[in-house]
Amino acid sequence: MNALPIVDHRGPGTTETVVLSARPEAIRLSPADTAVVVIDMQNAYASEGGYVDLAGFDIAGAAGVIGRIAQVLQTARAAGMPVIYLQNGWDADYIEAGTPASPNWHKSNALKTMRARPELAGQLLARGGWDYELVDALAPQPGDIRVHKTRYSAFFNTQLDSILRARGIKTIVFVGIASNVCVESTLRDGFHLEYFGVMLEDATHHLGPDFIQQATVYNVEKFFGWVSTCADFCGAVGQLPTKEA
Ligand SMILES: NC(=O)N/C=C\C(=O)O
Repeated sequence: MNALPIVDHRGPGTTETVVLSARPEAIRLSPADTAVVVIDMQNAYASEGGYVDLAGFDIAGAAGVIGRIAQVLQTARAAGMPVIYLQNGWDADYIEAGTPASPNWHKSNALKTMRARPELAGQLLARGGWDYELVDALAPQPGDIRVHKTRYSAFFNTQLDSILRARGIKTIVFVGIASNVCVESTLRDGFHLEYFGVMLEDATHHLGPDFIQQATVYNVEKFFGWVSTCADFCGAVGQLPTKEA
């Protein structure tokens, strides 16, 4: 019987590796060239009273995702994997959000919600405000990196690519919200920049009907990367020697 295929993209000399069970194939990971990217775990996307809650999306799944991401980050940090947080939003005057000449002005549900409810003006996704802040349970730890972004893809007009390249990162493990918007946009852009993207499906949550999560999982598995789970990630990466903080 043939052994299950394993995607092994590391160069010679990478010593510490583990095999992560994933679909459509298992994938070999090393803390030397793998980072965990946390997409937009801000009050806006994961807390009651935050932007997506106020805009009418169901955020019931966000609480479980926060707990699972916390376990993933603890495991990654112990193994010496960089943890990079993205935060989505704009300056307090919304200059970065764009004018009506930008599709973002028309498509951003945060901007639309504030236009429909002027009492919320200045509150949603504005740097310096509660909505923009990361949820308390996922507060960055010393050594973690924070990157601001103004559009859905974390690679667009940010330092993310150079931060990753400077650390020799080839594989990105994705967690965060929303699977079908900023997670998928970033994973897709990463694919085109030659990064291997792994999405931990139970550490992500979607905006919209449940079928949209399935669609993202299908897209990632079939076209853009690999899909795994928090338990498999923690089980595999947890076997690596613990690094000093
Ligand atoms: N973080 C996200 O996936 N954001 C999705 C929509 C938005 O920011 O309006």
